[in-house]
Amino acid sequence: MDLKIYKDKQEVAEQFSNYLVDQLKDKETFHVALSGGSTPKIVFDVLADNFAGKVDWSKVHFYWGDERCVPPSDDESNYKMTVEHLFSKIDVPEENIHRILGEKDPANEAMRYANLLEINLDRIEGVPQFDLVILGMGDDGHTASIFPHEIDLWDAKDHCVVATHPDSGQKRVSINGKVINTAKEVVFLVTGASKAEKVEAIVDKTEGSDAYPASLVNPDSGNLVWFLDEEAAAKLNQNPS
Ligand SMILES: O=C(O)[C@H](O)[C@@H](O)[C@H](O)[C@H](O)COP(=O)(O)O
Repeated sequence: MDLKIYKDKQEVAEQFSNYLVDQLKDKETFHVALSGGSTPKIVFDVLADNFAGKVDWSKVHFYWGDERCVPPSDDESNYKMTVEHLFSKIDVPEENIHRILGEKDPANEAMRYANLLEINLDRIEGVPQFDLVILGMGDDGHTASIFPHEIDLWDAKDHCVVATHPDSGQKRVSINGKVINTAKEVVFLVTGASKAEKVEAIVDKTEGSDAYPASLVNPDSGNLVWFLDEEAAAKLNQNPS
């Protein structure tokens, strides 16, 4: 596990954007699973502002680790957020954008998306392999849309699952833990003081931390990198400040 700690959310977004663009340089195609959340939003802004014309976006295929079961025009849609902050500002072929259809029946859509991943990506022991999975972490320790009250979905036999938000009851389609841990690389983007307690529990492996789905992220053979801001890293033992 590699921990990278930066001053604030903006610096996390800038550093991660540079990191991503660097990785794209020597690749012919690159399959990335995006995340919703507030930090990716800034990452998309930075990518659009700094790298719109500087990257061959046609070699990048975009997927999502999770999506809310709402139409693509809904403000809750992760796809909509990405269109507004990134796709509308870069030159990426429509056929490279593989969205989860939040407007469809969740169970059918989870099956369709799992099938699409199985067809489009290389597979390791049958599990689709992303080049990179970008994850956020909720204040409750959830990641993608695997929440603590449904932690069993992590090991679900289907590569995509239907999850339910614990408070709103909103349905979501999410990749499962096997797909996350089969990726060549997994990056957490976690910022803000409200995350500090869970970050400390997970990184320092404190007792009971295995109840948080984010603690189960442990790529089989790939890299795991945490991009944190100082607030999110404030309680870490490793953190000198
Ligand atoms: O669609 C979602 O809700 C996300 O994929 C979710 O897992 C998110 O990444 C975290 O809730 C962190 O969100 P923030 O970046 O806003 O803290």
